[in-house]
Amino acid sequence: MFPAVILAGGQSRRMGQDKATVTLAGAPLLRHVAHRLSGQTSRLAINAPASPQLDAPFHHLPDTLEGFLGPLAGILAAMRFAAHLPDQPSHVLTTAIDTPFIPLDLAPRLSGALTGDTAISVASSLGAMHPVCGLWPVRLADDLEAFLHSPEKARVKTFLSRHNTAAVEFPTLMTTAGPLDPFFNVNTREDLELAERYMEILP
Ligand SMILES: Nc1nc2c(ncn2[C@@H]2O[C@H](COP(=O)(O)OP(=O)(O)OP(=O)(O)O)[C@@H](O)[C@H]2O)c(=O)[nH]1
Repeated sequence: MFPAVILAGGQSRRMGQDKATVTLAGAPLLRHVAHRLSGQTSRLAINAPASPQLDAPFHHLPDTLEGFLGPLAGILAAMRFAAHLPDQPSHVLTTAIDTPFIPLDLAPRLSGALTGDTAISVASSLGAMHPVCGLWPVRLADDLEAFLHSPEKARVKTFLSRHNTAAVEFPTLMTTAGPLDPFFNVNTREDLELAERYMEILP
């Protein structure tokens, strides 16, 4: 199993409130993501500017570069974190704090795609790639840091295009009211209301 880092380092402009403090069905968003990752990772950390105030503490990783440089800055912090772990994992899993329905087989299916020359494995659903949800080789940390200092720095897809990347398609979740995208994103208050309803129809 690989270590995992939940990315919560953005500005949450559309939500108007730090997503690390948003509650869904009575629990912090972070707890939903952590719950769905449990059993899939060797250890779990959260990437955010400040350590979230939660009842049980999470290992907290701030960005290693200054400023809001986008999700790749969090992915770099995740790679640097993994590089210092005693078991020296080859890859680190990242996922976003705002996807509370991520697949329960995310890590094994992403890792199954790491064959041959494939360096990075990212999730996809309904034909759309979710580039912040992926398995990243720890050895690419220096390359990613150099990329973050280049003019193209913010675009995850540009970084992916420079490396052999597999996109792993995940099926929709079956709910009592029909299919649900497992990568449904909670970006706005309206999304949060929808997510509350989805929580009720998940089997
Ligand atoms: N470390 C870090 N993570 C980021 C940054 N920007 C976005 N992310 C993370 O990337 C994922 C996708 O973020 P978005 O939804 O695009 O951005 P956001 O800042 O959360 O929200 P908006 O401000 O509404 O766009 C989330 O898990 C964010 O926490 C950043 O500058 N640094």
